[in-house]
Amino acid sequence: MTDAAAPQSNSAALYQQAIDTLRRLLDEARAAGDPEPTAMSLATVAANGRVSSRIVLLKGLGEDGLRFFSNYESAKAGQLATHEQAAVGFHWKTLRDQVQVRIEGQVGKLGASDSDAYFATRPRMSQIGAWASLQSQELPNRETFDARVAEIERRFEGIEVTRPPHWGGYLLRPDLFEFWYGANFRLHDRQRYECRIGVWSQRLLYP
Ligand SMILES: Cc1cc2nc3c(=O)[nH]c(=O)nc-3n(C[C@H](O)[C@H](O)[C@H](O)COP(=O)(O)O)c2cc1C
Repeated sequence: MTDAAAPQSNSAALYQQAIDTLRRLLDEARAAGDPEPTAMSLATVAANGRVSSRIVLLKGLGEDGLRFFSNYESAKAGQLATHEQAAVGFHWKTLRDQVQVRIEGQVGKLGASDSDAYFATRPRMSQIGAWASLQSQELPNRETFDARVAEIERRFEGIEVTRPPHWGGYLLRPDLFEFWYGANFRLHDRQRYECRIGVWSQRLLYP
């Protein structure tokens, strides 16, 4: 049921194992019929220490970490600009006996070319929405938003929708992974991978 352990001494191999495990679980969750396998809760911290969490979609998993996209003027963006530490959580209800993955790390903005490349793959109406939404700001009424959408549609009529400067990607560079595999009678299996002073280690935790 659990994934095989790597030699404790090999820090790079442990990190690779954690990334590979996440990638495999995402594939498995998709195959197990999860309607939104890449949905993850993202927790961020405000300047006053208040914590917020919301769902975002994982849009890329590379050797360097997890990529997601958002509005750079949103509440989460302000929090990430103040505290780059963040935590994400996945929960796949239809996978095995349920699986949870927790990841923590530092978040930074992706480069403009990475954001441009992803933006170009989005459906046109999502591109329009990225321009029209002042994400996290107060909206007086729905008509105001509809009018902004219509105005943006007119502005880009017949031409490609370019990426708004206030919209782009983030990269979460993990320093902690925890894989939680559900088991009968709450005798779950928890595997933690953690990077301390640049060295990855792996241990089990009581459930
Ligand atoms: C399934 C799902 C997927 C979402 N994906 C994203 C996403 O990829 N990026 C994003 O900015 N918001 C996404 N949202 C909306 C966020 O949950 C949130 O409402 C929005 O980003 C504003 O958050 P903030 O005010 O804390 O910045 C998603 C919501 C749901 C329910």
